Amino acid sequence: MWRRVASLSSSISSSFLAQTASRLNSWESLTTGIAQQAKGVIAPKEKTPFITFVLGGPGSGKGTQCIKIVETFGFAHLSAGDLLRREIASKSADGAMILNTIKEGKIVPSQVTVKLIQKEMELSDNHKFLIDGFPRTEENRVSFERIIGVEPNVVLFFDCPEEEMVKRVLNRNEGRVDDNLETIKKRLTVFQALSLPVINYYSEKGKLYTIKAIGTEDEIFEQVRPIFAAFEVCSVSAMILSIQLCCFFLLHFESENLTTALFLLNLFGIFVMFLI
Ligand SMILES: Nc1ncnc2c1ncn2[C@@H]1O[C@H](COP(=O)(O)OP(=O)(O)O)[C@@H](O)[C@H]1O
Ligand SMILES: Nc1ccn([C@@H]2O[C@H](COP(=O)(O)OP(=O)(O)O)[C@@H](O)[C@H]2O)c(=O)n1
Ligand SMILES: [Mg+2]
Repeated sequence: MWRRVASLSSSISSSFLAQTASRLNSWESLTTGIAQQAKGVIAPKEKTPFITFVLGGPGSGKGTQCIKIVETFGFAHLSAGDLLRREIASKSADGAMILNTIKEGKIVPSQVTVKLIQKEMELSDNHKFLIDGFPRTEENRVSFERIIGVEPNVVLFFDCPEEEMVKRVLNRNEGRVDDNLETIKKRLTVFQALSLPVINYYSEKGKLYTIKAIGTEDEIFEQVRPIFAAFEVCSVSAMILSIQLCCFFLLHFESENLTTALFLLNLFGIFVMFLI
């Protein structure tokens, strides 16, 4: 169901109303998710998904920051690299091909990765997703939009100097087949050639939040926190405003003209959302 809701909203995204509706959806889906999580209620699939893509070079700290975002804002963390490594471990039909691709620092065919992400999204009770290490190419991006039918609400880019990324990857110590100097050099070339255009694409769309990924993990998270906090504040303010207006209209029209009152309220709500 959320797929239908999302594709409907993306098909009208060029209009003023669609932009406003998309903001409404983003805020609404972010806040209700937080409220429901606090109550321990499972979010129904009908909710519009709130999607964050987490991009950056190898070793820029994507996975590390995702853990902090999950702890603070209650997202489901889907790491494309982890899903691919799980395929290798499960010895699935694509396992050998994925292993060779990762060893070479190349990009696995988009259809394979998107299907794995899609499966995880469908299995999840959450509707707020952090998709880590994806999309890494234009082909990844287009494939996600075609198969999943949604665009991201937020795109984070962890911007880190190459020297620092190399140092971190070589110290990662997770036994990964690609954490060696030879593969990392290839991965950095792939990042420059194929991933930077995706980052530029989202920058032009006004969805990109660039984080300076140097400093301690906590210092970096202090740049990330306000991004999601702002979405929360917007939605909470809008909710309070709506309740206040509702009371005002109900009193003013003494419930006789409830339909008109609610119509006016909705119009005003949309106007306020656009201003915010
Ligand atoms: N701010 C930081 N300073 C130093 N080391 C870090 C920092 N953030 C992450 N690391 C370490 O760098 C390595 C790569 O981080 P990771 O989150 O796996 O990056 P990515 O997912 O972008 O490849 C890990 O060993 C991690 O513990
Ligand atoms: N969208 C993606 C993500 C990862 N991958 C593969 O998986 C490898 C490891 O990805 P990762 O996200 O775990 O790597 P880090 O940036 O976390 O070091 C990449 O170098 C690619 O070979 C891919 O092909 N397509
Ligand atoms: Mg990672």
